[in-house]
Amino acid sequence: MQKDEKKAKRLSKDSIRQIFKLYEYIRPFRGVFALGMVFLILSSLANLAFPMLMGELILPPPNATEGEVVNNLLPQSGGSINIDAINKTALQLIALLLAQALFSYGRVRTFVYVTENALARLRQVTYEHLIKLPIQFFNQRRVGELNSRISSDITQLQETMTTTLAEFVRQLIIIIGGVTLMVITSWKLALFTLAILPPMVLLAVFFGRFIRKYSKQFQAEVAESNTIVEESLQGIYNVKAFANEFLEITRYRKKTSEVAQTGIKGGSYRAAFSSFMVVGMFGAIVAIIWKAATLIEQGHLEHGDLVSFILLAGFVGGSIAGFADVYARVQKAVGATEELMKILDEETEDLDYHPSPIPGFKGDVAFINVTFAYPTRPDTDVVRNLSFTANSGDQIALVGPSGAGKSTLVQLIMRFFEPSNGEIQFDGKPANQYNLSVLRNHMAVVPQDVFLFGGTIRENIAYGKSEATEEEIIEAAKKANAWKFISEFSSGLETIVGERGVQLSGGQRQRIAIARAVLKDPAILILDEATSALDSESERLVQEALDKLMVGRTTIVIAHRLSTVRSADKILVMENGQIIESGNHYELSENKEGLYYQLSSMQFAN
Ligand SMILES: Nc1ncnc2c1ncn2[C@@H]1O[C@H](COP(=O)(O)OP(=O)(O)OP(=O)(O)O)[C@@H](O)[C@H]1O
Repeated sequence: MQKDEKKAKRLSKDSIRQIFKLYEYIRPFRGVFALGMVFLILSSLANLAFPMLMGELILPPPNATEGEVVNNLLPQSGGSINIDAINKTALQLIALLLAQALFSYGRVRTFVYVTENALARLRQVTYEHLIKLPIQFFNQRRVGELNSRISSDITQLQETMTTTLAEFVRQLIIIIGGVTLMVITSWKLALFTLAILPPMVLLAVFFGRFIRKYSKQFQAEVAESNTIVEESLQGIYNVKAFANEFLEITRYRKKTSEVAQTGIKGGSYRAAFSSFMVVGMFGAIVAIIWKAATLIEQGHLEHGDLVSFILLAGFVGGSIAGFADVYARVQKAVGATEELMKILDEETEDLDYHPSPIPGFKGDVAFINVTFAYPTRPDTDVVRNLSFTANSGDQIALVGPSGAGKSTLVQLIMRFFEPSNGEIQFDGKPANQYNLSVLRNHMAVVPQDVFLFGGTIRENIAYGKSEATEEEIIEAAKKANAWKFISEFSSGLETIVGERGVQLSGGQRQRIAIARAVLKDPAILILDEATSALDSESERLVQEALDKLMVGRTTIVIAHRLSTVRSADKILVMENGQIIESGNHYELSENKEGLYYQLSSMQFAN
């Protein structure tokens, strides 16, 4: 029991901490937010004045003449109606409604203003944070899931901040203010009413918690089903090539049915809850009226007050019923906030917004006894005690069987990961003494699977240097042997490449990636040669462009082609995360027992 209490306390403390973190985003607009709160409080108070005035309008106090004993009863029982009082009350009510309309307008306007601004900032901060996270983070998460964090979780907060929060405060004011007015009107009846209300509040809280569990599960399942759509559409070529449409359909069907089941279960609990509240509420009103009737009969309560009291009790009861719903929604928002905050709590890479190039950076690379295991598989060393040097201008070819660790080594050079042991140096200085953005700005990668963004050819080439001029872009395209095909397109540089570059051939995509690298003019060039065969003309154009690009830079090539390997200054033959042979093509070919000899006679044989 004690343990449970402790847990509940910690949970709520945590939730409050999360909400306070969100407040950071509202803070710049706190003036407007405070104004909104004032509007909200005023409109809630106006709401409370309504039943009081209505009571007076329906049953006005009788016209009292001097000396007459006023017994505030219905007109039939002796009193006469004070028409002036009625008119006055009616006018007050109209003024009250107008004021309330004004306050509500002000509240919605100000809250929407604050929310939209705060959420835009939250979206920006989340995305900025996300994109700066290390590769390791993305290896463990799916893109669809992250996407839904930014879209659905933030939308959830939007609803909370614009409507739920306002309702929460309004209901709170109505409950507190209403109860106070009830006590003032008739403390006996109020006491009786309060004996009925607290159990209902407790039940509401209990139910709210229970429903929260389902909301969380529901959200998680919706995110999973979105992931299926996103991944299968992104990988549509694979889906079709493997004729797996029906497999995906089944997967999606299963997931969405689960979502529906969870939704229905959660919905039925909510329905049961609402029904329960309705019975509780009307039951309470019947009990209160019964009690009031007895109080009137005993002369402790007047008719006019009864109307106000019943209306107040109705308002308070309604607010309590709605409170649980609001509570569940607040909990849902807290869930969404927790997920977002988890991302914001992840440590980002040390990046620089305006990295200034290191003057005279040569691009010497050295690995000194480097050992590395992926954080997801800490027990398996993928690179083991590996050392080599590549001096400025060297062409280093990495060869070795699949899984030997070639890509991993390249990722270590890019500092996507840090070695578990040993040191990587650039220009004789430990890698971690450089700012990551600065260092990566001196490198360029031409990957095996070229990724192009959905925009124009110009945008894709300029990705290597965003401030490049038209001349520079054309020059780079020419050096990459890409200008000819680009200028043959009717829209030239403005040609749209289609999502992920689908409207271009493999060889064309590669040459655009080369143009990008040319524009970046890196000291260190990393090439992952395409394994997929290009036709010989395309291959020649790509190779020629690469040969030109490599001149004067430290080049590390994951080599699949004989021509690259032959011309390399140094070949590192890798196996099981180690360099087992190194030397140039002729030196290594001498060793007829060696892995290189075997590989080159098999793999590189024409
Ligand atoms: N993100 C990762 N997390 C955990 N292990 C990984 C990860 N990437 C690769 N590995 C493992 O590291 C080892 C080396 O992989 P790597 O991709 O570096 O080999 P490679 O020589 O480039 O192979 P290939 O020629 O097939 O591309 C493999 O056993 C692989 O399963």
